[in-house]
Amino acid sequence: MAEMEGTAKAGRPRLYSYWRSSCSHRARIALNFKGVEYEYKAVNLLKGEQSDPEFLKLNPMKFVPALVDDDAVIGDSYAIALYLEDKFPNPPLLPQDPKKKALNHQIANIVSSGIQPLHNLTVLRFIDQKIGAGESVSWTQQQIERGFTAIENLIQLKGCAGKYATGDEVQLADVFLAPQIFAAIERTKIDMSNYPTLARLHDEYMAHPAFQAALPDRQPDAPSST
Ligand SMILES: N[C@@H](CCC(=O)N[C@@H](CS)C(=O)NCC(=O)O)C(=O)O
Repeated sequence: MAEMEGTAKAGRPRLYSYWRSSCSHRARIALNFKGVEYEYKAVNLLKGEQSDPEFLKLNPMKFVPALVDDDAVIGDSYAIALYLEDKFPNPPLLPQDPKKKALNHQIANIVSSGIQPLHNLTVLRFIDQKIGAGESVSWTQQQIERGFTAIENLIQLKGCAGKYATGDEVQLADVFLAPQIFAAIERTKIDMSNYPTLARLHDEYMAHPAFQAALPDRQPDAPSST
């Protein structure tokens, strides 16, 4: 891992990220969407760099991402997104309307609390070691399918989708949905025909420049770019 000074160069935040991490992917989308230029610091999860004592000062949970912005150190993608929203209000990620705002938090939370933590690297390693080699694959599929069913139904029930998940503007829900859908398709090979709204949103995300620049294989630590 590259050196880890405590503070980022003034005016330019530093993102600690792993190319394949969906949580890092969220932070990259939020930064790109807000038009914030940032320095990329790779943390190799497969080499265990998230446990480096220096990195623990940035994220005591031993997780990526972490954002260092002057003397602000933020070790969670949700907190990073809200920090960016406060510091760079335009373009907004959260709507003014309380109901729509709550819906954005609900969808983002389903991803960040109800799907991703259940198939985190730590969890998958535990399942493969304690339950059986390869068992983590069907576990991951189940967790994603359960969450996607909930989000697909929720979006349809609320009738809120426009071009993006909660309307015609990119919002917080999209920042969380895009990496989860991308990973589900590319890595877990989820059949998206069961989730027509999410499948359509995926196409929109893949066409949006801020989302394109945040894609895993476009990152400096992606194997294809080294
Ligand atoms: N709630 C945290 C979760 C972060 C997280 O789970 N990061 C994963 C990558 S997506 C990680 O660093 N995993 C490393 C590990 O499990 O050892 C966030 O949203 O930032």
